[in-house]
Amino acid sequence: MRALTIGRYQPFHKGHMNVIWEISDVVDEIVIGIGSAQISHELDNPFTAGERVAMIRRTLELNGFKGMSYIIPIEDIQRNSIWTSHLESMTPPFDIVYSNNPLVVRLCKEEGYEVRHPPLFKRDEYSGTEIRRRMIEDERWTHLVPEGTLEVIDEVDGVQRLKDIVREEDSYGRKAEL
Ligand SMILES: Nc1ncnc2c1ncn2[C@@H]1O[C@H](COP(=O)(O)OP(=O)(O)OP(=O)(O)O)[C@@H](O)[C@H]1O
Ligand SMILES: NC(=O)c1ccc[n+]([C@@H]2O[C@H](COP(=O)(O)O)[C@@H](O)[C@H]2O)c1
Repeated sequence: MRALTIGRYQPFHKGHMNVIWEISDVVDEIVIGIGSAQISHELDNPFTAGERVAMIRRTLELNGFKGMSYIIPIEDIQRNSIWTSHLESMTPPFDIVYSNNPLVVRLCKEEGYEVRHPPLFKRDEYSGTEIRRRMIEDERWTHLVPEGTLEVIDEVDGVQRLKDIVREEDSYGRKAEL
């Protein structure tokens, strides 16, 4: 059986990692969709699709992931009604979907997929929004992401990028909402 899970992974954190390990215990193969692949260099979406692929690939390798995985960037499209077909056109066929995103759940169910809800781990800390906030505010965050993610963020100077985005937004008079 092959499962699909999708997230923006901005960045990939330990909550995401736990989910992938749990899913791989019950399915043969896992497709990891990287959502909003076209977006980067924004406050809520600082990392490119390629950087997010690298975070996940490296994390799986460094942690000795034994399962079969496909990491596939998925761009957004303007029409929700055909998004599932768009997703299918980019991925190997999958049997079930793991997501807690209400729109993903609805659209996949409407196409007849079984949707399972992965458990949330330490959601107060394992959260992309919280990790980005801590990066910007110079609070501790490195313990919230796996080593592979940390390496990629360091390589691309991700924290500085995020701080620059905040500063640039401020200088244009827009409010940087965290
Ligand atoms: N702490 C967590 N434990 C388990 N799964 C999580 C956790 N946080 C997010 N997820 C799962 O990841 C998917 C969403 O990915 P996403 O990259 O949006 O994570 P996020 O932490 O919610 O990020 P953001 O705060 O940027 O929206 C959802 O299906 C959600 O169930
Ligand atoms: N019409 C669309 O393009 C469409 C519909 C549903 C979900 N998505 C994407 O799926 C991803 C879901 O991940 P999150 O749970 O991290 O939001 C997001 O990137 C979201 O943009 C896109």
